[in-house]
Amino acid sequence: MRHILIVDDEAVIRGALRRLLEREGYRCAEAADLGEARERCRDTRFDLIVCDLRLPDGEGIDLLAEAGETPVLIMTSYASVRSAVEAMRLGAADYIAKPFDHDEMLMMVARVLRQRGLERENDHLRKDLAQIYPIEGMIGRSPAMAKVCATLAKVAPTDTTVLIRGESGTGKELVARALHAKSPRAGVPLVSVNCASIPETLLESELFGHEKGAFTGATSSHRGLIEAADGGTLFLDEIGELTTAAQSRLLRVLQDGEIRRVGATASRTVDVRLVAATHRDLEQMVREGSFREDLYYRLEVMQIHLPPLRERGDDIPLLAEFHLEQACKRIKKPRPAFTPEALAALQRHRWPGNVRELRNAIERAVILADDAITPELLALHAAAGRRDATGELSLDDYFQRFVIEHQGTLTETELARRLGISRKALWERRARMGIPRPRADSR
Ligand SMILES: Nc1ncnc2c1ncn2[C@@H]1O[C@H](COP(=O)(O)OP(=O)(O)OP(=O)(O)O)[C@@H](O)[C@H]1O
Repeated sequence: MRHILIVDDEAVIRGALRRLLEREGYRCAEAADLGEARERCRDTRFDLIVCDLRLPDGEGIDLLAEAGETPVLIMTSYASVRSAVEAMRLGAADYIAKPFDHDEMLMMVARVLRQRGLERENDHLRKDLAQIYPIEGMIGRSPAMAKVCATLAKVAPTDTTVLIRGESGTGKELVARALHAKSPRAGVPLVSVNCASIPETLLESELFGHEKGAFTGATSSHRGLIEAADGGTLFLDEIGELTTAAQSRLLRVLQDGEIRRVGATASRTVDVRLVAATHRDLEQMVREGSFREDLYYRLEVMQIHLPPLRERGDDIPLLAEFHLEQACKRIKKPRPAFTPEALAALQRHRWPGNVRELRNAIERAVILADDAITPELLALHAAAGRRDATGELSLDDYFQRFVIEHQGTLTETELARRLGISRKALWERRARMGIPRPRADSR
């Protein structure tokens, strides 16, 4: 029961207010002046103090210090509304002019109590969230994710090169952003480059820049992305896709802090912290000779492994709730609930596209849902990857999986390019395999 202290020197007003509030289910205590009020505050923690502005031994606002976190509602006569406004500036929760009618007083009391309750709840939530999820937007309490967070917290403030490994959609970019955000370089931009999205022929000049006349079409000199990250962090996603020539240039940047633009004779100094990511087996690439061993050794010193979602068990419902809330905010829809069957389906699914697949499935379901998210709306069966007897995905399965995972976020041209086929071939294979295309308006 909410406990309210009424402070007024007029016994009639105190009594009337007490009866009014008690009828509404509040518990009340009374004080006739500041001295008595202070005494009561020492013994009891009230939920609200309703206090007259003018009291025989001082002003109601003098009680604010003793009140601490307890909200104070000031009562005042019309003549002194200005002082009441001043009282609010000093920290009173609100004021009400005397004489007030009963409904007005009850509404005001309820509003102040509700507001203070919400503030406390938010404070607790913020504290809880900061304790549970030390990295903003990164959800997960499984032991594997706790390890990721612990490593992240330790390496973020340093300049060490970090290699983030994990399947597609496990959150590698999210970790790269967190590494930057929690580093002393946070004030300088993070330059994020997906090496797989730049055609091989342009890769070197895009990353390292070029001088005028370095190649046909180089009509002016051009600063590369690495120079653009000077003083900040460079995130190279899909580092396994770098050409051997680009790998050599990158090694030089890491070893000597020097960059040479394509076609330049002299080097420039740059200060970048490298965060790289890959889902490829770099060790195998080193053995095959497609990835430089010396570059590999520079990268592997500090690694963060992101586990696939299917190995994070208990994180799935947490992530589902988080992305449900985010999707509703984005789409501006009231939050539907998961049916128990939908939650079970989420737990059972293999998640070949990891958190990205989960996020997309939920967003799609939110768009379609009325008041509940059912397994049908999640449509998870379509994305399940089948494996052959050796546990490897067949090429067709890989194709299907890749298209389903990425078609919501990539353009058709980009999708075809990442698969290494023409748009026409993409269209034909999709039709042959019966993979539905997302509607243009759900992109
Ligand atoms: N732990 C997490 N908590 C909340 N959201 C997450 C988490 N991990 C990933 N996500 C979300 O999943 C999506 C994919 O994450 P991200 O782009 O970081 O993956 P990735 O591993 O870099 O993928 P790719 O290898 O395909 O580039 C993003 O929307 C991201 O916000």
